[in-house]
Parts: sequence; C-alpha cells; structure tokens
Amino acid sequence: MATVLRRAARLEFSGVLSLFSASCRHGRPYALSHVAFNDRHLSTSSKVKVDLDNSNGIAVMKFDNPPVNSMSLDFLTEFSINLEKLELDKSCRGVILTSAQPRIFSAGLDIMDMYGTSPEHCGAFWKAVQDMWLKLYGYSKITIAAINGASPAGGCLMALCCDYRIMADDPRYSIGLNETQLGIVAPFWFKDTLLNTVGHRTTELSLQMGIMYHAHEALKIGLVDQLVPEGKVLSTAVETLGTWLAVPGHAREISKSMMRKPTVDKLLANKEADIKNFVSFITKDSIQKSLGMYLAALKKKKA
Ligand SMILES: CCC/C=C/C(=O)SCCNC(=O)CCNC(=O)[C@H](O)C(C)(C)COP(=O)([O-])OP(=O)([O-])OC[C@H]1O[C@@H](n2cnc3c(N)ncnc32)[C@H](O)[C@@H]1OP(=O)([O-])[O-]
Repeated sequence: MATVLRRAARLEFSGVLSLFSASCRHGRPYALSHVAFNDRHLSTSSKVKVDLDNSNGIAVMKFDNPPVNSMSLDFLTEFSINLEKLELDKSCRGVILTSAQPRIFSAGLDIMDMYGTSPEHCGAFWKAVQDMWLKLYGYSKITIAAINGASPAGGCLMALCCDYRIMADDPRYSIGLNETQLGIVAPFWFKDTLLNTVGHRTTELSLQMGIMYHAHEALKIGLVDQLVPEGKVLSTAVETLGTWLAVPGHAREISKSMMRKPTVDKLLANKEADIKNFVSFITKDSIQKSLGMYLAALKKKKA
C-alpha cells in the first residue's frame, strides 16, 4: 500500500512538474495553485475551478477564463494539472466539465496562442493541447461534459473526450469542429475522436464543411447524448454520473480503455511528428493570414 502511494506521489510530481516546466520555458510564468481535496471546497486555481464533493466522489471542473473560456497555454496547463490530481485522488470517482461563463462552454483553442507567435511558442502550445487530450481521452475515471453554452472546435473536442455529453437545450448554442471555417485543419486525433463518436460519414461532412450543429442537430447525429433545459445541465450531469458509478468500476474502466487505447496509442506514437506538422502548418504565411482574417471577422461581428 505504502509503495503504491509513494509511486502515485512520484507520478503526480513528475507529471505536474513536466507540465509546469513546459509552461515556464516559454516565458509565461505559471503559478501552481494549492489544490487540496480533503474536504469539499473550491480550488484556488484561477482559470479552472475545482469542487470535489467528498460525499459522492464527484468533482466539478468549471472553466473560468473570461470572456469566452478560450484554451490558452496557461488554461490548458492548469486544466491538465487539476485533472491529473483528481485522477490520483482516491476520493474522486468521476469528473464533470462545465463552464462558469454565461452562454459559452469554451470558444476552443486560444487563437492568440497560434497567431503571430514564435514557432517555439506554437510547439509548446500544441504539446499542451496534446497533453490535455491524452489525459482526458484516456482518463480512467468517469467524465461527463455539462455543455452550458457554445462549444466550437477545441471546446467540442473536450466535450467529445468525455464519456457522456449533456447539452443545454437552447437554439443559441452550437457545437462542432469548425476548424476549416478558420482555414485550418483539425489533426488526425481530433478527427478520430469525432469519428469514434458519430461515425465516418457524419465526420466526413462535419470536418470538410466545418459544421457547427445546433443542440437538436447535435443530439440527432449523436454528437451529444442528451438535451435538458439550461438550468438543469449540471444537476442532470451529477445524477447521470451517479448512474454510471453504479457499474462495477474495474469492468467499466477496462471497457473504456479497450475502446479508446488504440486511438490514444496512435498519437503517443506520433507526438513529435504531430508537433512538427502543426508548427510548420500554423506558421505558414497563408495560414496566419486566414487566422488574422478570422479574428478581424470576430471583431467586426461584435462592432
Ligand atoms: C489545428 C488547430 C485546431 C484548432 C482548434 C481550435 O479550437 S481553433 C478556435 C476555434 N474557435 C472558434 O472558431 C470560436 C470563435 N469564437 C466565437 O465563435 C465566439 O467568440 C463565441 C460564439 C465563442 C462567443 O461569442 P460572443 O459574441 O459571446 O463573444 P465574441 O465573439 O464577441 O468574443 C469575445 C472576445 O473573445 C475573442 N475570442 C473569441 N474566440 C476566441 C478564441 N478561440 N481565441 C481567442 N480569442 C477569441 C474575440 O475575438 C473577442 O475579442 P475582443 O474583440 O473582445 O478583443
């Protein structure tokens, strides 16, 4: 028992440390927050709030990165550290992802981390995206996405990584991998995550056209599993997690791994090449121009 605990502590330390150093290397100091999960309380993390209820073992991770919960390098680093801590915490049995921001689950990857930044920064950023995906898609514990707002691109990816998706039944909210609309391409592991959820034909249409699906369409194609009124998204997620917890944990966990491991292994075997591909693609003048135009269109829409 003591050996297992020591090993867990070492793993936690090394995993967290590698994330920590990745963040610091590129000139954006990241202050590790103190997150203790002994009692029910909020973590002191700034961009991701964690609340673990020890009475039922359910942790709620709320994205809190205004204005749109974009996934910056700092956000991704903080998210992965917290997720890893919860995985090592025996009192945590399942995790719900949701947003603390009104109307937005997450606007996806932070475009500012990919626009006008150095190749080194793009590489560190992409590694953080990979690490988030590897941790979340391969997570041993139960994960539920409580999608309480818009969820484009990386936001959709995060939701897709969860075991179950509950979305607010609101025509204002949409979800999808819209990368082509920005002139960029979702990498093979984004594609695989969608493919494993909605099948080949829908993925083909979805990726080529960069379709954002309204909540009802998302339910119809199986991109989300359930729609509920916005006020009930979180409570339904807690209830649903309770049902999942009734299944013998080891059997569920092995079944999940059996379904997902080949997809995870594919990225693990190609991590470095995938970073190189991303950096050479995203730093191309033509791609930078597309991103610039997309950002300008976002601003124009606002004006
Ligand atoms: C190969 C790579 C794979 C890529 C994967 C991705 O995830 S790519 C990502 C694909 N993601 C998308 O295509 C989503 C694009 N975003 C949207 O569609 C909308 O912002 C919204 C529906 C999320 C919220 O609508 P709303 O009317 O509530 O809000 P608003 O529109 O007024 O924005 C407020 C401020 O936030 C800014 N900002 C927004 N998103 C991002 C971002 N991702 N990043 C950085 N900044 C972003 C926006 O410019 C504005 O800044 P300003 O002018 O204040 O300096």
